[in-house]
Amino acid sequence: MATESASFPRPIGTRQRFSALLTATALGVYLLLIVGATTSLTNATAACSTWPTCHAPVDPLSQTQLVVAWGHRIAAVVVGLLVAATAVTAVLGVASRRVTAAIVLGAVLYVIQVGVGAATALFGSAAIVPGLHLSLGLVIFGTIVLALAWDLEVATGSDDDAIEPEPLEEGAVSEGAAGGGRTLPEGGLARARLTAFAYFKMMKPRLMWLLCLVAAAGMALAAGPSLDRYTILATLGGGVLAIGASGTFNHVLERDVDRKMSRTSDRPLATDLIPVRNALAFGGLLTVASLSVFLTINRLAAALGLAAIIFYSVVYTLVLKPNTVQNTVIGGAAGALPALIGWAAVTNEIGLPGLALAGVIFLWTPAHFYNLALAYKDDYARGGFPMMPVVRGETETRKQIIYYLAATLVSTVALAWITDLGALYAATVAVFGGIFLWAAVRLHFEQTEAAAFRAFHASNAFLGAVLVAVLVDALVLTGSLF
Ligand code: HEM
Ligand SMILES: CC(C)=CCC/C(C)=C/CC/C(C)=C/COP(=O)(O)OP(=O)(O)O
Repeated sequence: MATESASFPRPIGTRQRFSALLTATALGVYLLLIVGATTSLTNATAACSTWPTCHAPVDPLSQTQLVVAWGHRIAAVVVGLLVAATAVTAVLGVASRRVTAAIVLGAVLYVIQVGVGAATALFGSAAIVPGLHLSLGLVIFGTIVLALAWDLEVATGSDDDAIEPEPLEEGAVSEGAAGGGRTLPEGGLARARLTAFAYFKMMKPRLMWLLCLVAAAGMALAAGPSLDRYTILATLGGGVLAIGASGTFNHVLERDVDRKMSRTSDRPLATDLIPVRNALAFGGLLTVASLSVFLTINRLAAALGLAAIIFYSVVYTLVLKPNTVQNTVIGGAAGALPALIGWAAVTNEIGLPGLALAGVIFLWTPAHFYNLALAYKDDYARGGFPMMPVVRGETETRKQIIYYLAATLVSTVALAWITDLGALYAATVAVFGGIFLWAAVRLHFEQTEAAAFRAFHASNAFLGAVLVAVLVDALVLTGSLF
């Protein structure tokens, strides 16, 4: 894959400074989108109907709306200056041609956006095309993020970092892999403890907290403060059992290839600690238990639970993962299903807010996993998996992380728009989105395993914090501005 790096040399200090300016501009536009959405959701424009300035309304209840509206206008001025500074710097020759073109387009649209904003304030949003201001804001964010991704590619990329995945050979075990059997300790208690821990590990417990938060957020959006304790317990219980079942099937189906990868070579089935038959029985038992629990809530939740188990164990593990570079993107649907399960557990239907939450998880998944795929690139190549950094190279993978991260940020704005989330949610996505973007940009310049893990942890912290904000907003703060 060709980059423009050869034809566009730039001293390293200038590169980093321009990329930093562009990152700040992208973050600023994102922040403005969030503040803008909050302004609209809180009907703050009503308290501030002159332009460019407005004054304190007589009604003291409108004071907070005034603060929000003023916050939006001040942020618009500051971000406008950032966009202008980025455009001027790019035009002066610091950036490549397509990066400059994207930024200039963003700057021109920004000027138009100021006009649309003024019209909205003076004549009310009904007087212009509904949603125009928000849509234009999203397009501006898109142009700046594209410019950022392309600029980082030019500044930090190289052309030849893809490798051939090793062909899958039945029974081949790599050096250092622990396959070939592990002996259990003699003592009865020690043996039982090791076996129990091995079964526990097959359930992939490290993923559970975040997937449970996803389902909990789905329930909270559907029910608000009236969410009852049984629905919470049964949904999370059924969810944990479903994740355990699919994790177990995943261990069974990947046991041969797990032996070839150093990250997975000590898994209970790769080391023959647990016989395949027992693991299958355990997975089957967990599936039945999970569906039985879901059925006590409603049939739709149970059907979605079964779909998640089948999708992750069969469609992702058997079909997508070994065969297509888009395995992570399409496979993200499995992780997004708990959002719909949570929503369906409360409403017995599939609704738009549940779908919007699922959309956030779906878009977040590549930005989450591609960091690990970078860190374990050689391992995945040894396993014969066509993961993004193996097949398309590290430069392309880092660029795609920025694309999916930006799409995730946009989806969090859409979720707020659809579900009426408040200022706490807005502040959380802005802060943790900023940290996530900063980690992804640093990954471009550092290109180390530590930088990849930093971005991976930032992705988990981002989703965790956003989901907690959704929970607090929907369960505790409903109806209040915050
Ligand atoms: C195609 C989709 C996904 C892939 C390929 C993927 C891959 C991975 C891998 C390989 C690990 C390391 C596991 C380990 O070493 O034990 C991991 C960790 C993790 N994943 Fe994902 N993941 C995906 C989707 C998700 C989703 C949807 C969630 C939750 C919403 C999630 C949450 C987590 C968490 C919480 C960890 C553990 C982090 C830690 O140990 O600090 N993942 N993921
Ligand atoms: C409710 C329910 C059943 C949800 C299941 C969805 C689920 C477990 C989604 C997470 C997907 C995931 C963690 C894949 C791990 O990758 P991998 O399997 O490629 O990782 P590995 O290389 O560690 O095996």
